[in-house]
Amino acid sequence: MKLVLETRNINKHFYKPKDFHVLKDISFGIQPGEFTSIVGKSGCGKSTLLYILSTMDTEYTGELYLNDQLITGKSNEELSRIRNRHIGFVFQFHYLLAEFSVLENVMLPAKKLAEKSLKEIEHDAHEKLKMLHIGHLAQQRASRISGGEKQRVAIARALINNPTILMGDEPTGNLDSHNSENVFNIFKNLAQEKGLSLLVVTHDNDFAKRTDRIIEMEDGSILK
Ligand SMILES: Nc1ncnc2c1ncn2[C@@H]1O[C@H](COP(=O)(O)OP(=O)(O)OP(=O)(O)O)[C@@H](O)[C@H]1O
Repeated sequence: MKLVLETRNINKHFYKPKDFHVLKDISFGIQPGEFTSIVGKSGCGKSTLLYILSTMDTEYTGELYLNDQLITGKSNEELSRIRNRHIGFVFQFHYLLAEFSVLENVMLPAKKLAEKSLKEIEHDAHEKLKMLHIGHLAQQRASRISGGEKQRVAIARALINNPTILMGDEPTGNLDSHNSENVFNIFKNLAQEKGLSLLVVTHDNDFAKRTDRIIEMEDGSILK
């Protein structure tokens, strides 16, 4: 089956304050519709890896492919476009623009991509909000909604360009158990119903245990 994301022998060093081999021969593939979690002790290299997979860090050796396309070696301009087009990202903190409405926040990545008219983008944004059961919040200011709602808006924003993969760095790290459960169910549903691939770094074992696959890291390597 065609892989959505693939890494081949990714290695990374930090050279300051001294040489530190932080990622060691990382090779794995993600299939369409697969919901994967990355776990491991603090400092094992999870965030460093995710930063590379999301194309934001280009300082590594080895190869990264997205939809069979070699990403490694592309210019920053190309990477920015590929990222916006194919990768959705949800962080521990939502990073919404507080003074903008929920709807405007969700529309932003699509405006940046500029492949659709404003009217279409607005329509798509309403659809995503409805899908996440927060359609009624569209005109609210982002600063005026609860933490759980903000994270759902952040998910809607990550989905606006219909990415092939959604990546999360501790997306439930700042949420209570009820809202964490909500986010887990949204992700599970996106994988099962929409065939979206999800790759989530998490410290939450209950969350990880229920994903399709766990990638466990230790000292910069994947445990077999
Ligand atoms: N810019 C940097 N320069 C040098 N070392 C770094 C740098 N960034 C991270 N490190 C080190 O690389 C290692 C891996 O860090 P990383 O943040 O990827 O771990 P992690 O598994 O995501 O940890 P956590 O679960 O605590 O977020 C750690 O030992 C960290 O101190």
